Amino acid sequence: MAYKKYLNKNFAIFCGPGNNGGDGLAIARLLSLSGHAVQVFLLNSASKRSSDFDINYKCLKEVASVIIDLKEISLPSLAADTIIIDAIFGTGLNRSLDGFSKQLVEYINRLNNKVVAIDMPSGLLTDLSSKGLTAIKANNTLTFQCFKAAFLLPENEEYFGNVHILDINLHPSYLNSVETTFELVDQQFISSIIKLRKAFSHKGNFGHALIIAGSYGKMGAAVLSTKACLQSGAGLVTAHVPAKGVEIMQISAPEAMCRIDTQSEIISNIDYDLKPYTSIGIGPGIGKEKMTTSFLYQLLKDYQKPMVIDADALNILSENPDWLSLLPPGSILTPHPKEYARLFGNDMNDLEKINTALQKAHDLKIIIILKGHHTFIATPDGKGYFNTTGNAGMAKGGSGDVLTGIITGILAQGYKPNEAAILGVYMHGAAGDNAAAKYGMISMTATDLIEALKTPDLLTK
Ligand SMILES: NC(=O)C1=CN([C@@H]2O[C@H](COP(=O)(O)OP(=O)(O)OC[C@H]3O[C@@H](n4cnc5c(N)ncnc54)[C@H](OP(=O)(O)O)[C@@H]3O)[C@@H](O)[C@H]2O)[C@@H](O)CC1
Ligand SMILES: Nc1ncnc2c1ncn2[C@@H]1O[C@H](COP(=O)(O)OP(=O)(O)O)[C@@H](O)[C@H]1O
Ligand SMILES: [K+]
Repeated sequence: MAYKKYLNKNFAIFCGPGNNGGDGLAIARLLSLSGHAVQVFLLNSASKRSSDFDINYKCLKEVASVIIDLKEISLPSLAADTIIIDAIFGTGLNRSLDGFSKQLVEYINRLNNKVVAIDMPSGLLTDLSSKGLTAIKANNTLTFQCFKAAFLLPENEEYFGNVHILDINLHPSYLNSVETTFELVDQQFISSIIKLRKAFSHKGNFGHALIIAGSYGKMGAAVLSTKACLQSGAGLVTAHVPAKGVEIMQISAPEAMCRIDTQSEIISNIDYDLKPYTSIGIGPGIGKEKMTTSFLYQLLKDYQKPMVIDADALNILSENPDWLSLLPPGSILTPHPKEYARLFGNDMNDLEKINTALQKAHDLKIIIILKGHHTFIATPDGKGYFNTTGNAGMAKGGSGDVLTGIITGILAQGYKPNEAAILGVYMHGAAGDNAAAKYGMISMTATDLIEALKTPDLLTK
């Protein structure tokens, strides 16, 4: 286990007056009993102490430990190899730190000692944004029972370090009774939505996806999304591309059929029946030429089934926000942070972004995928899902095009839009993790993501 390296060290345990402090006192007792040198520092111990704190304080007193009441003037000096345990505040913190507690946290952050936070780094708020606040910068956080949403937000990255979830045996009926807006998408969750391919099935059972993508100089985006779509289980895939892009597409993805635009370099028009297609993905590499923009408007007006909207299709939407109301219900938007800002506004902290996505998903009856580390999926029914797969090796051009192809391919097979979004994001990240394991995060490319989709246990490990 990662924290085995902390055995046989000296510990300085900082405890607040609540239950988090109580946890710190219990840790102090256990470490003392196992022969470690432990110093305990109490903060505000004269104020309202929780009963957990009192019980653990009494137990600790029976074990030989140094317990020091911290006063505002005396911040302790610690040996460089002492491990600091932060049990000052946990989930009960309901406002930003000030006064001595803020000073103490700033002091700990200035030290070079390793810090282990208990449940939450002190100062981090559970349900509110912590942007710009003072909080412990931990190397490791040992959190109880489940991930806290605060650990999934980019703006909190510098605080929690490596997060370890400790099972404290909370009763399943209690856990089930806790209402939560957010779900974590892990392998177990995915296994509840994945459909097995029946032995007697044929290609007609897995739908026909249409990818509308590419322009002169950006055929790569079209190829990446089409190839990813082919590897997401769809029965048939057609790519609608500008005339000049047909050869590129046919050579790169011979399994896909092509529809050829009347324009040579851009997408401008669809003059065939869209009924045979069971899903449409539009946007990668299409640019924002006038004809392409008008075409998107027409498509939004005419087409009634859910679509996957990405890249330039999103940028066109952000320049014509009235068109958002034309999106067919169940459509899936896949913005990266910049595209999201263009669509729904800048200057939001991470929680505001998430809440706005949930609100817009509800109002427009669509799914919004906020891409990033722990991609967030906002659904029309008010629930939000954080993905657990993926890595920084995916932070490269083309990764998003692959995601569009995957989700379009899954949607084509008859999955509900919510499921297609969740499953697609998970698969994409899982492929990213496989690619990173094979090629490393630095050198892996979007093409390697597609290659890595071809892993038998992609969705079961
Ligand atoms: N199932 C569970 O939940 C389990 C929970 N467990 C543990 O309990 C922890 C939660 O404990 P908790 O509720 O006692 O709150 P905690 O984080 O110790 O802090 C509360 C104290 O902080 C104070 N305070 C608040 N803001 C402040 C400020 N800015 N500056 C100064 N003070 C401030 C607040 O004072 P007040 O707001 O009342 O003035 C109160 O005194 C949780 O993280 C985990 O470790 C596990 O042991 C078992 C399972
Ligand atoms: N640090 C990261 N951790 C996990 N996934 C990431 C990370 N960085 C990027 N990704 C994923 O890679 C994809 C990048 O998409 P995007 O920026 O649209 O790429 P492009 O437009 O170049 O195709 C997203 O799905 C995103 O979630
Ligand atoms: K803490």
